[in-house]
Amino acid sequence: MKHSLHLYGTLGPACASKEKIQAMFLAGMTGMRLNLSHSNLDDCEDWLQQYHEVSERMHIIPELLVDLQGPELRIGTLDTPLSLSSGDIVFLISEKSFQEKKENSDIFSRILNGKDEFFIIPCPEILFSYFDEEQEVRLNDGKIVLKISAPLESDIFCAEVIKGGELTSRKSIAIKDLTVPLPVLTKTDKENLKLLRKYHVTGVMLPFVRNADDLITLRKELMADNMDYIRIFAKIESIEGVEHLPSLLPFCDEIVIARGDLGNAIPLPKLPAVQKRISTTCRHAKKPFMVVTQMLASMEENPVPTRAEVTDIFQAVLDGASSLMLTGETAMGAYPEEAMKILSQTSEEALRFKY
Ligand SMILES: Nc1ncnc2c1ncn2[C@@H]1O[C@H](COP(=O)(O)OP(=O)(O)O)[C@@H](O)[C@H]1O
Ligand SMILES: C=C(OP(=O)(O)O)C(=O)O
Repeated sequence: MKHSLHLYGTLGPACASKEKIQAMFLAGMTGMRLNLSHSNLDDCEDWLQQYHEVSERMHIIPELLVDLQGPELRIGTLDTPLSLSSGDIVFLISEKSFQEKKENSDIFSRILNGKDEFFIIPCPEILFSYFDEEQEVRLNDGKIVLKISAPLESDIFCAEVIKGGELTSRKSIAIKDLTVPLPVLTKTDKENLKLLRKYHVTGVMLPFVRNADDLITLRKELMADNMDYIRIFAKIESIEGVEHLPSLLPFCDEIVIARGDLGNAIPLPKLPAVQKRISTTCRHAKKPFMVVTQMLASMEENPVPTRAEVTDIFQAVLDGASSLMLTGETAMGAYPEEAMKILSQTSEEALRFKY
């Protein structure tokens, strides 16, 4: 009996060339994911054309997954990356009034007490009804943490950096322990869904799935355009998603254990147990599942993985994962081909050990 795995890379600036895509296919990649939180399908026409050209030349029928925006909040576009350090002052401004207010230094000087360095982050408007003093705000899957210190105006809040880091455009933003109610699909998601056939998309990933209705809404949208052949991947990345897992299984083709945001929703030491529990539920229900995020995070900067990373890949395969996916390692890392090679070789070893 042949056991095989689906191995995905994320398409991004670091691997968007014919040579890199070919090298990743040769390394064992079976498909790619495009994260539509960073660009639209039409913006990536050239990348996708290259992807399909390479796969055709290599006689590969490639999978192409798109990851929708869904009910996930992200910051807006920054002019330049921000280098945030503990103690820095940050102003969170509604995306709608960002252009107008960012130039008005009088607004900010009220709170700066002579300090002249501060940062401005454009945020989704809806968050301003939820922001409150003392709240913890997590950016980029919790890599950066802010604490809200004071409201300035209804659409401007001041915050202090608690945990610093480099912040670039369109990273995730979440308020600790607070769920903001959002529609399943954004307007942009609906526009992108209309283009799936044009770009030969084979699967759609829905972020932050909360209940079966979210999946039913997506399926109806696909069926309305005669695209019910497209596979639905349900990303589990919130406590609500974990709690509703059994009821989601009939309405999706594959479960995704999205450890980036899931690791934001629960204390990190509890993440491995939650991953194991989701894997077990899927295995018992014979539902394919994917493990994703930080599988080889150190390879964004280094050509060699850590021992812990290869062990994590190996364990995911032993647990029965049907798919593994790289994210930043291939989208923006320095070693996309090498990372795909390690993912493929380590998972092969795990399959050999298992069977
Ligand atoms: N389509 C894209 N266009 C530009 N940059 C991208 C794209 N996809 C990914 N990236 C970059 O690679 C990073 C890692 O990708 P991914 O894990 O999909 O994003 P995120 O963690 O923001 O959800 C992103 O934060 C972004 O900086
Ligand atoms: C893959 C994930 O989603 P995103 O890239 O949107 O953070 C994740 O949260 O693990």
